[in-house]
Amino acid sequence: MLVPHHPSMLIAPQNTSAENHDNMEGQKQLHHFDESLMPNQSNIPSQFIWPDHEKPCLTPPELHIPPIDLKAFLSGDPQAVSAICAEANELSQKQKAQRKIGEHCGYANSFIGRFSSKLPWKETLSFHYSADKSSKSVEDYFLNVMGEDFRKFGSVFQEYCEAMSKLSLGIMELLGMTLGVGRECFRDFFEGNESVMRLNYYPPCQKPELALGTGPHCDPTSLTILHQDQVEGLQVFVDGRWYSVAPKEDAFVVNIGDTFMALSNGLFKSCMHRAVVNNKIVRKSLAFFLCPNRDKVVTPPKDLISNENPRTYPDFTWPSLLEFTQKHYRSDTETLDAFSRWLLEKNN
Ligand SMILES: C=C1C[C@]23C[C@H]1CC[C@H]2[C@]1(C)CCC[C@@](C)(C(=O)O)[C@H]1[C@@H]3C(=O)O
Ligand SMILES: O=C(O)CCC(=O)C(=O)O
Ligand SMILES: [Fe+2]
Repeated sequence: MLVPHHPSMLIAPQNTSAENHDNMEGQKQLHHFDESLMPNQSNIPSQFIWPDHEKPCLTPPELHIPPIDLKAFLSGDPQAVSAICAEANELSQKQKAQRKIGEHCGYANSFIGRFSSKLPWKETLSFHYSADKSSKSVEDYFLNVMGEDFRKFGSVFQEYCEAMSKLSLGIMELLGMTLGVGRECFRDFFEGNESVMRLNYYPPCQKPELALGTGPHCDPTSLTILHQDQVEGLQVFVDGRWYSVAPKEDAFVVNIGDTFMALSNGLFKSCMHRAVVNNKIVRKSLAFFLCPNRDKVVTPPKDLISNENPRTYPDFTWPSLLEFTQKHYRSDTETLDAFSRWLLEKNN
């Protein structure tokens, strides 16, 4: 199901770059934050409380999105994959995959040590997927990092990511046809994708009206295929207001990210969204982030550039945008504009 893009989603920045910069911690050591204490606290630590203008509305209207049946592309079963998520919840196991400063893969909780305020109320596990047929990067990651006990987990996620990659390429064919640049144009661009898979785990929060599971942002990646479990939480910003995107058991939410917005020369808009939490039940989501491989230069097809629609963003590679989001700028709703300025300053 495609979340429709509306130009109005590109709205006034939530963070000025100065505020964003303040929000990024320096190269401090990671402080372990014992999330097991969290659900029992009546108040929550101040670092998790968001400013008034970003506090969530917990009862927004639902956005009715027309589901698009893409059964022919699906081969993995997200329900089985989502059920396995609960197994990986032992603290000791998490520490094996502890995410290191500056890296975007591994296990992260609360993001203490990475950001100084507006901490997301979640734990995440992120890992690479390589579409290179000779690679089983996901299986290898779990076996090498998490050990033999996670062999099954790794093979299920390897299969899931392969299905997501295949689905993504099918969607890229649809997008190429929609923009009139042909079925192969974007499909070829993402054929050898080097993507990111992320498991989001949102513990119950005693003050859900003050916190956010994931703050307002546009994904800096190209395309996101999101599977929500049956707990509401995803919200999207459309025509000046927030709407909930209700979970649908047999469907994914698919949204455009910043990199594809640049690739389409701004004709498709990356979608502003966030995830709210609740005070009763754990919420989980699986996000597959499609990314071009490191050698691809993100530059729009010539047919998408005209006097009426001149170049919107400079050429860049995904690794440079990824580094920007990991070391210099916390992804928000202005990431691509801030990145463009950063690139121009760096090159002048
Ligand atoms: C490349 C990525 C960076 C983030 C994970 C993927 C795509 C989405 C990005 C993110 C979720 C956007 C909101 C802020 C963020 C810090 C988060 O809440 O996790 C972002 C991820 C990240 O930088 O780790
Ligand atoms: O958990 C969700 O519903 C959304 C998470 C998200 O936006 C992300 O991980 O980029
Ligand atoms: Fe997102």
